[in-house]
Amino acid sequence: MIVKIYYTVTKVPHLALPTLLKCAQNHDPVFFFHNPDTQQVRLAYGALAECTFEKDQNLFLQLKEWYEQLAARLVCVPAGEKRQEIQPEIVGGLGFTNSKQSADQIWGKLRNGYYFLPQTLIVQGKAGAYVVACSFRPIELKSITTAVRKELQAAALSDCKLPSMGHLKVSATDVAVWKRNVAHVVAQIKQQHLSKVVLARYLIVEAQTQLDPYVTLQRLLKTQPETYHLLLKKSGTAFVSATPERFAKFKQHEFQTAALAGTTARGQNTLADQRLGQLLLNDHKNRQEHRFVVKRIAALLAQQRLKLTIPASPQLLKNKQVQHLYTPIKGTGPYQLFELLAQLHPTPALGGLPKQAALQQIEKVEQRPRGLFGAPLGYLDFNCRGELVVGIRAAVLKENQAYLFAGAGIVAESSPDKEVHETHLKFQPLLQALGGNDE
Ligand SMILES: C=C(O[C@H]1C=CC=C(C(=O)O)[C@@H]1O)C(=O)O
Repeated sequence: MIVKIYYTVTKVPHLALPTLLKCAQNHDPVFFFHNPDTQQVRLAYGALAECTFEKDQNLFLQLKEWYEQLAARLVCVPAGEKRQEIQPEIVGGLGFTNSKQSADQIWGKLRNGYYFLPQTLIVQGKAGAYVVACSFRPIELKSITTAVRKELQAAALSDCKLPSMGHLKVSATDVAVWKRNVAHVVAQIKQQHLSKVVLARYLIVEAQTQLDPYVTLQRLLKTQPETYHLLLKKSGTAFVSATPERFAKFKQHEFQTAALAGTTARGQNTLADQRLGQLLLNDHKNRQEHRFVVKRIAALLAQQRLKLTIPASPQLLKNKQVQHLYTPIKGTGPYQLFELLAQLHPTPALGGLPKQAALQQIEKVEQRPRGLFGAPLGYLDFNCRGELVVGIRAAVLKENQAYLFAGAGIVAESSPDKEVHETHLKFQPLLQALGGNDE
């Protein structure tokens, strides 16, 4: 017998972001997603159903199977009040790669990714704030919504001040070893049929007290206003990201993605900043690194016979510490969502080119599994509308420890010193939000 899942949608008063985060604090699992362009925000908590990616099978296809089974079980209450815009969503993230080992020391149960159908989903945007409550028993929907309203009211009245930051001990994985790895990969690129490999570097941060993902996220909301803000927390492990990179935004007959690759610092003043931006736009190595990504994404979208809109040259996307080469890419027409996502991930902005050879290099050279670093995270409704971002400028927090991740695209012209500097800049958003100063 198929067990039905009932849901109801209720409008609630608009809330400040710190209030929403306060409301999430006593729940598990939790997902938070903020889009800086639309200012739309989602907070989801409590799992009615979970996808834990334990099978040794493509992660996107596992997600698709689970999603399709859920779709067949959803029933709107009251019947006939089905809103097209606001409805249940699945939320979470897929691992960078799949592994038979489903949990590890750093990532806990988030190792291969984790998606859930939330019992409570709050979506707040220009059209207002809504609670989507889900339950196996329609009779419970009213009490879930009432409990959410009460929690939101209590959170609005409580103190949302950020606590001061304690002392942090920051240890980098050996920089000399990482430089040797970059040099090794550059040599491989020159010798083999390999154009680009994105290598990640790690920092370990230790605090004297427990690190709070909600406080970290609130600081990121303040200090990185141009980026997405994301949290996925499950059983004491929290992934936090202030990523500038969209993986995909999609609806029926429209698929938007972007190439983000090629990086330089921000200048100390407007003139210096413009000069650095112009140098980046004209830099051969960075333009090549970027071109690989655009070409590969365009080829994959074209395979699905989508009609493409791609600007001829990249523009600059500026965050607080870095500026990037950025090309928005749009495809229109019918497409197979999960198949396309599976082909796209990881794009050469996080994996490399050719994909399989680059992934083999990454596995050989990097000592730790990437978990959710560089992985797609986001939400998806049951009309195939949703948005996924790439989990970069990110950290995983567990008790008083955090692991920070930063990667850089390595091509034949890369210099180890410059890549160390680039990853150093990419660590700063999370390092500062956690309260650390420098490496
Ligand atoms: C892998 C990361 O950045 C990617 C996104 C933008 C620019 C990149 C670059 O210039 O190498 C990377 O491809 C990271 O921030 O950890």
